[in-house]
Amino acid sequence: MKLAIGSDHCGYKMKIELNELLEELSSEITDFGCFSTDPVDFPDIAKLVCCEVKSGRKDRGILFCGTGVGAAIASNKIPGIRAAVCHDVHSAHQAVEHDDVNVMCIGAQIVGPWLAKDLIHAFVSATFNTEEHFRRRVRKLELLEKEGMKELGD
Ligand SMILES: O=C(CO)[C@H](O)[C@H](O)[C@H](O)COP(=O)(O)O
Repeated sequence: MKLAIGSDHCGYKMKIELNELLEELSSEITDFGCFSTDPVDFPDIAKLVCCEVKSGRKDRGILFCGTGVGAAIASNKIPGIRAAVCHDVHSAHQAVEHDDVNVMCIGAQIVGPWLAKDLIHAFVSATFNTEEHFRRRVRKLELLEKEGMKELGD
């Protein structure tokens, strides 16, 4: 699996700590920053990672920030990206299986490295379940992306 990874300053140390596992699980991996604990803004990194996934150059993305929340909010602004904060193993694989999540966000201030490793394993190993009801729901997510506000008159 081709992976795009990134972090802000709060997620930097965890990303580096998990580098060996990420390299092992990935056929091709690119780190889109940051590259130190100097403060950066998570939307800038999320944009780089998500553009790589959206373009198809990478299969999935993994982002680390303090809580995972900011990275997920930023990622979900990008059409074609379905991002989720995953802090339990069940969500990490079901997010892919049922919701075709393509970017997982981990909060380095919330989970430890051992759980983070399990989350990454679960996320990377999972595949989308193509049963019709799951595909229908993902199509509806895509519709929301395109037309979500129209019925509200915006
Ligand atoms: O979790 C985050 C956003 O959801 C960030 O990684 C930071 O933890 C948070 O925004 C705090 O930022 P600071 O620049 O370290 O004060």
